[in-house]
Amino acid sequence: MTTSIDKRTTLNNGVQMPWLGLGVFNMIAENEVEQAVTSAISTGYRSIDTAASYNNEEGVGRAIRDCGVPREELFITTKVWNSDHGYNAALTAFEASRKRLGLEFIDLYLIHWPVKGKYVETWKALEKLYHDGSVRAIGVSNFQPHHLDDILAIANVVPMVNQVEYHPLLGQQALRKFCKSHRIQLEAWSPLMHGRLDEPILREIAASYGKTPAQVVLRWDLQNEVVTIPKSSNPDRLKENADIFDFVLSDADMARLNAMDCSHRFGADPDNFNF
Ligand SMILES: NC(=O)C1=CN([C@@H]2O[C@H](COP(=O)(O)OP(=O)(O)OC[C@H]3O[C@@H](n4cnc5c(N)ncnc54)[C@H](OP(=O)(O)O)[C@@H]3O)[C@@H](O)[C@H]2O)C=CC1
Ligand SMILES: O=C(O)C(=O)[C@@H](O)[C@H](O)C(=O)CO
Repeated sequence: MTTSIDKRTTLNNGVQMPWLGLGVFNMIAENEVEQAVTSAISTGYRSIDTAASYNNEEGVGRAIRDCGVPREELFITTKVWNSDHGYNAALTAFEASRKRLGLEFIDLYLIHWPVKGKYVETWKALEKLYHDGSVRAIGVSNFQPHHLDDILAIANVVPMVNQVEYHPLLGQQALRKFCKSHRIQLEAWSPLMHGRLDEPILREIAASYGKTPAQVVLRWDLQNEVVTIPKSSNPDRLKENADIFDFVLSDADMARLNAMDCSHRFGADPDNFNF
């Protein structure tokens, strides 16, 4: 059964991915991830974004096995970490993630960061997983256009998704245009700027719709055709973050939000990271 918040985008291979998902980075307290995923799914979320490096794939797996929603309705993303690049290492890392999650297949498998000199070979491993049917879609994360060019030069499969830092202070105009031209779906990480939502413009726009700043930012993602995966361990905020399908930001408000872009990153720069 689909839920009213389970609106989906169609990826370049025809797979449908929810526009809204739950991010589970930093959910490492005992039972935290199980409780958040259970609460999210009962609220209507169908997409969960984890990663090998989040050290919580087992908890995600337990929650989705116990949630009572058929597996085929759920969309589970995980990622190959930086120390597991390379063809064989990535295949081994995938099997470890699949085992920890306790799943037969993963919906979306991403290269977490473009580790210099390694990501092209790793992409070949993801293509094998895709051709084998172990994953329904493959993609990348934190890739700039020049990293994507390297992949596209050798790819048999064009990445379906690029998950990057994206919020009103980091509008990623050039990358959005690039991804759109290659039919690569952009996905926003840290969409809520880690909860730093106390901006006068956000408060003002939110008040005019009877919504919260978080809801305005997440709605802005959707209207810019960017998949979004806010993190919350709080059941009330999980509901709040999902309540974004019943209003539409005007063109003028979209323009005001777009104009907040000042290329500000809260996270690491994909061209200069060291982990
Ligand atoms: N591919 C990559 O390299 C990266 C991917 N990610 C993915 O993106 C997801 C989201 O990004 P993340 O960095 O976690 O940060 P977010 O931008 O989603 O912000 C999460 C923070 O905002 C708070 N919050 C949630 N909802 C609200 C609300 N309605 N009002 C006020 N505060 C709120 C949360 O607190 P509380 O839990 O208490 O509600 C938490 O402190 C991650 O969980 C992960 O899945 C993140 C970083 C990098
Ligand atoms: O959350 C993620 O997905 C990330 O890649 C980063 O937060 C990264 O793991 C990090 O913070 C390393 O210090």
